[in-house]
Parts: sequence; structure tokens; C-alpha cells
Amino acid sequence: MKHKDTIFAAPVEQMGNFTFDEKVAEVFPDMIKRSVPGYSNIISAIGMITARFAQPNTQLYDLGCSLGAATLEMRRNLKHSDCAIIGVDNSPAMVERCQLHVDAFRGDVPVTIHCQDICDIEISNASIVVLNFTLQFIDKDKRHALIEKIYQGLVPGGVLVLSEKFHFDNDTTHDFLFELHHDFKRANGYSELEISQKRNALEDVMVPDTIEQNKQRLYQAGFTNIDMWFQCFNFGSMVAIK
Ligand SMILES: Nc1ncnc2c1ncn2[C@@H]1O[C@H](C[S@+](CC[C@H]([NH3+])C(=O)[O-])CC(=O)[O-])[C@@H](O)[C@H]1O
Ligand SMILES: O=C(O)C(=O)Cc1ccccc1
Repeated sequence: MKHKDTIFAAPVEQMGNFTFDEKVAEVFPDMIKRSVPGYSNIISAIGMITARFAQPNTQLYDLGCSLGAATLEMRRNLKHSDCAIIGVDNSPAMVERCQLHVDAFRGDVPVTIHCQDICDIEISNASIVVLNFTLQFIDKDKRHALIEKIYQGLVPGGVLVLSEKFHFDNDTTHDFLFELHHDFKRANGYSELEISQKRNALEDVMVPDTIEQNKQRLYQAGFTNIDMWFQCFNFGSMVAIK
């Protein structure tokens, strides 16, 4: 297969931290599909959420947009041509490819892709904000301010879709769900070496919170309507409505 993820297939002597570089960007669609249970269902649902809840004359944000899977799904499903879609990612390799994907199809709605840290951007007049597996990569001490900024930038009735990998406080269920995730990766063709080397590379870079910590942060920011709408093993997606 073209662009198959083999990044951790060979033994790595000095394992560095996982980064969203050129090599990862090149194989990203294959990597995320084989690594994140439910990923394509979540992307489809972001389209459905957009069709129903995007409000006229507002902005839609895809924060940590990678190659623009959610951005493009929002554009495909948006019913208001007076809206604008803004994708943001701080990986130049991702942003460059994302722009090519956006340019490959025409659409009525303006889509702009920015290479920026999502902690530094302004969010305003938003009816939909998507954080699809991005918050887990943000420094723990910056997560609250980011969620608060999103809450402040949403219009009444605006929706935050927050998808994350979760940590569990109960060791038994934590191990149970993590083993099932590893089985999912094995079933998708990853070897034991690939699974363990990637886990080591991600250890200090991707730091999941528990479901409760995520909910607590959303409540603290001001959201009152918060629930999980999808979960598969230790991955899931919540919705928070202003
Ligand atoms: N501070 C930051 N600022 C901006 N971007 C960041 C930051 N930190 C990490 N990123 C970006 O967040 C993305 C996370 S991937 C999102 C998938 C996508 N949402 C999808 O629906 O396909 C999830 C995964 O790989 O598990 C990467 O592209 C990073 O460069
Ligand atoms: O691959 C994993 O084990 C994950 O937890 C998900 C993931 C997917 C893509 C990039 C980084 C992490």
C-alpha cells in the first residue's frame, strides 16, 4: 500500500519523542485509521453535527486539523455559505498537505488553514469548534485556558466536539481497555515492536486525562451541557454545548 505507516517497524536505538514531522504527515491517514478506534465514525459524525448545528454567519474551527479530515467533512456538510471554516495546526508538514487537500476540491465556504499554536489564536463568533484528538498533545497547564477561550468564543447554542484518548483511575479497567486498544492495533497489522516503540515515543508527548478530568475542565470553563456521545475502548468523543 502507498503511504503505509511503517515508522516504528524497524528497531530504533535512541528513541526520540514523537513529532508531527514530514514522515508522520506522509503516512498520517493510514496511521490514524489503524491506531484510533472509531476515528472514521467520529469524522462522519462531525459532518452530521455540522449539518444540524452550524449557525448562519458564524465561524467553524478545526483545532489541530492535521490533514484536514474534519475540516473537509465540515465543509461537505455545511448548509450556510455565509460561514467560514478555520483550520489550525502547528506542524508545517501537516499544514502544507492540509492546504493541498483543501485546494483539491471546490466549495462555497471559505476555508483558511493556519500554521499556529492553538493556544495563541483568537476564537470568536464560533458555532462549532472541533478538538479531534488534539487536547491530549497540549501541555497540561495550558488545557484549561484553551477550553475557556473556546467557551468564550462560542455563540449561544455553539458546540465543542472534544475527542480524546482517556486514562482511567481504576487500574483494572485501565489495563483492560488499553489491552483492547493494543489488540485493535495488532488486528490492523501493527507488530509488537511497532506498538511498544510508538508507545515509548508518545509517552511524554501525548498525556491523556480521565473522562472526569475532561468533564470537570469543561464545567469549570462554563459549559453546562456535557456528555460522551461515542466511546470505543479508551478512545471517545464528548460534546459540550454552550
Ligand atoms: N499546540 C498545538 N497547536 C496546534 N496544533 C497542535 C498543537 N499540538 C499538537 N497539534 C497538532 O494536533 C494534531 C493531533 S492529530 C489530530 C487529528 C485531526 N484532528 C483529525 O481529525 O484528523 C491526533 C493524533 O495524531 O492522535 C497534529 O497534527 C499536531 O500537529
Ligand atoms: O497510536 C496510538 O497508540 C495512539 O494512541 C493514537 C495516535 C494516533 C496517531 C498519532 C499519535 C497517536
